[in-house]
Amino acid sequence: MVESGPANLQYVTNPLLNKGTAFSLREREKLGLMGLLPPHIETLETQIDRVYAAFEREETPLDKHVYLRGLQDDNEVLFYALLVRHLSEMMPIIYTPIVGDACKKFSEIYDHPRGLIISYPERDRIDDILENAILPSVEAIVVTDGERILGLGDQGAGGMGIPIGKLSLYTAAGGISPTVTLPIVLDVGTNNQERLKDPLYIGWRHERISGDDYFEFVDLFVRAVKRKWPDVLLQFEDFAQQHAAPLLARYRDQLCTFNDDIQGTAAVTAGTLLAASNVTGIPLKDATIAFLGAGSAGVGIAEQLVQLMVRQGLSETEARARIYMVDRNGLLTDAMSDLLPFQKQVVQPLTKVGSWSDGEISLLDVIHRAKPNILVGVSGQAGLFSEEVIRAMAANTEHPVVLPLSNPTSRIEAVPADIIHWSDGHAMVATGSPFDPVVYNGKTHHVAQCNNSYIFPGMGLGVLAAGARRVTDGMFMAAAEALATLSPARSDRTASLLPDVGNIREVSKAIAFAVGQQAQLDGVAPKSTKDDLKAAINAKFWIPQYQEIV
Ligand SMILES: NC(=O)c1ccc[n+]([C@@H]2O[C@H](COP(=O)([O-])OP(=O)(O)OC[C@H]3O[C@@H](n4cnc5c(N)ncnc54)[C@H](O)[C@@H]3O)[C@@H](O)[C@H]2O)c1
Ligand SMILES: O=C(O)C[C@H](O)C(=O)O
Ligand SMILES: [Mg+2]
Repeated sequence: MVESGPANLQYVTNPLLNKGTAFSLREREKLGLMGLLPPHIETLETQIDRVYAAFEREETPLDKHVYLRGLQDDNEVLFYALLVRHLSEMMPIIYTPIVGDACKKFSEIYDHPRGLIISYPERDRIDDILENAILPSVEAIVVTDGERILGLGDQGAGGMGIPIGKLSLYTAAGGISPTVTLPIVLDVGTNNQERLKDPLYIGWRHERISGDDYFEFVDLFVRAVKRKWPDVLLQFEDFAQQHAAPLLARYRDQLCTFNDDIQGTAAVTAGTLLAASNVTGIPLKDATIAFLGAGSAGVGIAEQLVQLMVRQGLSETEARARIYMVDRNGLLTDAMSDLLPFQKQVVQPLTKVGSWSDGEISLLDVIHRAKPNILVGVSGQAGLFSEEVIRAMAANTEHPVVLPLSNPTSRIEAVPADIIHWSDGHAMVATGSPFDPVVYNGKTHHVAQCNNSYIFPGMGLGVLAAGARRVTDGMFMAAAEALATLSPARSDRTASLLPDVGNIREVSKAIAFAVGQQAQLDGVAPKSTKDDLKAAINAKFWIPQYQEIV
């Protein structure tokens, strides 16, 4: 991020130092900036007005994304000040869904280095590469290997858009200073032929490495990270399902790490469903839940719901009996021989469900026979919550709760307007990507964005402020429960199940507090009083404003 040249230049080329027209006269004189900047000295407020007008002039959402990313690479305080001021409007641009387009077109729109790209051929030099991260210290890393970018599949090195977007929310929503956040791509090749054929593709032009070579490479990376930043928080993001769960199992006791698609998604969904059960009056232990998609997200959510039902009094067996996971080959049963290890706990006994169909048991079979009142979509496939599925569900329950969580918008299982129409206005809906409210029969239904963005910024803040050494399941449960208590929905089924995105900074602080307390209870963070924990969170919470440099 710092460019070479005379020392004074860094103040206008390093986005962590640059203040542009807001450098004071004294700073301009001391830092050697006279003449480099126009004479009129501006406030951050005036600068925000200018960049907001420029943002508005950009025509397409991707153009707006490119503009904001450019601003981020130019002046981070200004970027975050703008973002915080217009969070609801800009979150969909820097994050889901538009970040999906940005990943697909990453090579085309590539402009500036940000973060680290660690390519497989450079595997013997990872320590040197980490030294090149030009940040005073690194406290939070988001890493991807680009293989399962949202529901868009393998984007190779273009997956870098995701760690950048996630870390932008660490700062804008979680108050973590951009001076300590580092996005990383592990570039192990790509099997995306379009990318490989693209003369502009920025990644390693090679098919993905796999098997032992893959796991050894990730191991080299994690060991290097532990050497360089032993206390860092390492978030794994958008890994394919054959890697996500094994990597989490391997590293969760070695360093402070979590997998956002498994654990963050589970917590936001558990929080949303706890909020929904306050409205429906049906406690989770009495719910029946069907999933479409038994991958990282689906099974992660299912396992957290099992834990929640057990807390509400069920045995684990009773809880598991209430969960139906439908994947490509139909309902997961104990007779299936090709399941991945992490899927084997979320099966139904064939003795119970075998008579439901002559062949594979479809989602519709499950809806007819199990009569779920909750339906979760994490398949990455558009349109699979058909009218027939939603009508069948609504026929069996007065209070259908439908969560089509696949991202980006193009991959959603059904759009909220359709679900609300097909259920005659009865369904409560929350989606992974943002949606406008739906008006049906004169009533406005607000659609919560059930996205792990409600969890990971607060998790990060809580971990760093509390000094946690590990991330426990209990901390995700605490995050889910804290989120549910902030839900604006009480008895009104048309209210949003989650707080407004515009309030996400306060949500993150509340989650950080719950997470920090739980970390202490779980023995992974030093004990402190509640007041001290609150004070630590507030002290950690970075506000985008200029500091006097001289
Ligand atoms: N809202 C959120 O916060 C959030 C969080 C994580 C993931 N997601 C979304 O969920 C989706 C899945 O993510 P993941 O990490 O679980 O991916 P994954 O690849 O691990 O799992 C997807 C699963 O869906 C299954 N599937 C594919 N086609 C299917 C079909 N026709 N019928 C039934 N199942 C089918 C696959 O076999 C796979 O098991 C993605 O679109 C992702 O964007 C959303
Ligand atoms: O990135 C998101 O919007 C949520 C989630 O992590 C996903 O992979 O879809
Ligand atoms: Mg993800």
